[in-house]
Amino acid sequence: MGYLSCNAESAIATCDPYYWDLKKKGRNKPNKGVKKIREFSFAELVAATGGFSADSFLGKGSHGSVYKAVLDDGKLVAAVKKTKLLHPSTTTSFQSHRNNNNCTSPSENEIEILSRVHHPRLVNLVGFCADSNDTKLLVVEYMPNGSLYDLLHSPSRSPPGWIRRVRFAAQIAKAVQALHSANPPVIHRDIKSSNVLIDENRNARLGDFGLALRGHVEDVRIKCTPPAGTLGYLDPGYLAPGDLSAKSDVFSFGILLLEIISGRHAIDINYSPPSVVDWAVPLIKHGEFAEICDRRIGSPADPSVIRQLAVLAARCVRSSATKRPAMSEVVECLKITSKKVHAPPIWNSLKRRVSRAEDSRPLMKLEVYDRSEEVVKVAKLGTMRNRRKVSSVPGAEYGSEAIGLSVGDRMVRSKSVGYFRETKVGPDSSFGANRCLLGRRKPGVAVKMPVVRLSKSRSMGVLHSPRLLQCKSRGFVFDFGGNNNPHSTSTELDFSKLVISFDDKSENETLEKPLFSM
Ligand SMILES: Nc1ncnc2c1ncn2[C@@H]1O[C@H](COP(=O)(O)OP(=O)(O)OP(=O)(O)O)[C@@H](O)[C@H]1O
Repeated sequence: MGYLSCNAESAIATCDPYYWDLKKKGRNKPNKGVKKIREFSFAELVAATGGFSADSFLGKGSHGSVYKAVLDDGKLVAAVKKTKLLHPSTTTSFQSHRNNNNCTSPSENEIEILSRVHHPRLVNLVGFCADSNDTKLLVVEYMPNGSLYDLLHSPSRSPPGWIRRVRFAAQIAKAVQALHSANPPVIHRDIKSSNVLIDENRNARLGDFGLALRGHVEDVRIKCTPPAGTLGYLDPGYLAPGDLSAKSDVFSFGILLLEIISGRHAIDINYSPPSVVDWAVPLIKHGEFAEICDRRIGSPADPSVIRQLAVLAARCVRSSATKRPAMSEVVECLKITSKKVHAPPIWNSLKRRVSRAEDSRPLMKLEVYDRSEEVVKVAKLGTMRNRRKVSSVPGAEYGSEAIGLSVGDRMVRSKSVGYFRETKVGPDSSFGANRCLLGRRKPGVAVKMPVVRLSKSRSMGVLHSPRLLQCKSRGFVFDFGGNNNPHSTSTELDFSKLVISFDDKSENETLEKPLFSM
């Protein structure tokens, strides 16, 4: 790589032949997915980081420091990685061979790799600075929500729930798959939780390509690059350059998956054995899946979720590289797990959430609104302290405090919310838009009871209700997105359109995808 001594255009040409080809052909707009790599001046980056001030300091890694940079009059926020340049004269033989025979520093390597691959699950390259003397400045996308390592291990944060954990695992798997399926493939070699950063939409992105290698395993430069990685995540079979394959990344991903499941570090002397593999794999082999779950959150509601995750992780960390799955298979497995974790028995999920939020308080209230948005019914649904299912709570608890049910008003407790039917009675009950609000009761709300019946469903598939059913609690929004026909008395609402979002930002488990596919 010789881009440091070149002008911007030739730098891009060196870094990204595809982009250069497009330029030569006179196409101004490169294809979608090919991002133009910008060249920044040193002065520009000094100004954008307040002179690499302490205020803009984001963190320090083994290769240098990272700063937040505000560029383009505030339109672009990026992260600048500042690395001391390793001059060939001062480079040790290990360093000169660290990534490949031509690159002398991890940031050069990172530019070389990232200028060729772009993916929404990667921390992508924005640009670089070529005119600094002894430092290399790399400009990458800014990730405002820290790293997965922080999320999993910081005692001051509430640990992520299973939905988020599975989503992160699936996103990282996709990122690694994208690297492995590039042509030529990219092997990351440093997959670990501190290299997974969380973007503004709370999605996981894989970053830090300082050790990555691009090429086919039989390429000379890969064959001549000494093994590298992070202790605890490093494939034990990767002892010599010739041992490297994409399956080394699969091993590191397996360690990361075990870390995500258990919330413990890859190597932790507080456990016996300290290695997460030696600790978890025997438990997985004996089917003791609950034992490896992060104790702070317990097992997932659906036991098949932890079974699938654990078995997948155990397969990824097999000592024989050839027996490990390819990343494409890992992605497929995690897709299936994602669907399962998104569709737990709905009350179980609800119970866990509300019990966390409300703990020993009276749990929730059901409010039904009429077309004029007036509350026409408020029903208290009992407490979660005893962790009983809604179905098992005696009916008396509904009205004991919050409402007085009049004769003719019926509120039949359901064993699940899979089926929700409203029966229309009297002129007041032709609702235009009904909502169920699960939350704390507003004082002084006048309640008038329509007939609402919750009855047990055989499946979670269909919800009978008026046009729109939206359940809110402190922490929940259920939106079934039904039609809004005021003349319809019974509308089938599709659970495939059900979106549950949790207002609690610390948990932030907004389900972006439909819960159930029908
Ligand atoms: N794109 C980014 N956006 C926001 N913060 C970042 C970004 N890249 C890195 N950081 C922060 O800077 C810190 C240092 O990152 P860096 O990638 O240099 O090292 P690391 O991955 O923590 O360690 P190592 O270099 O040993 O792998 C990290 O803790 C991370 O929180």
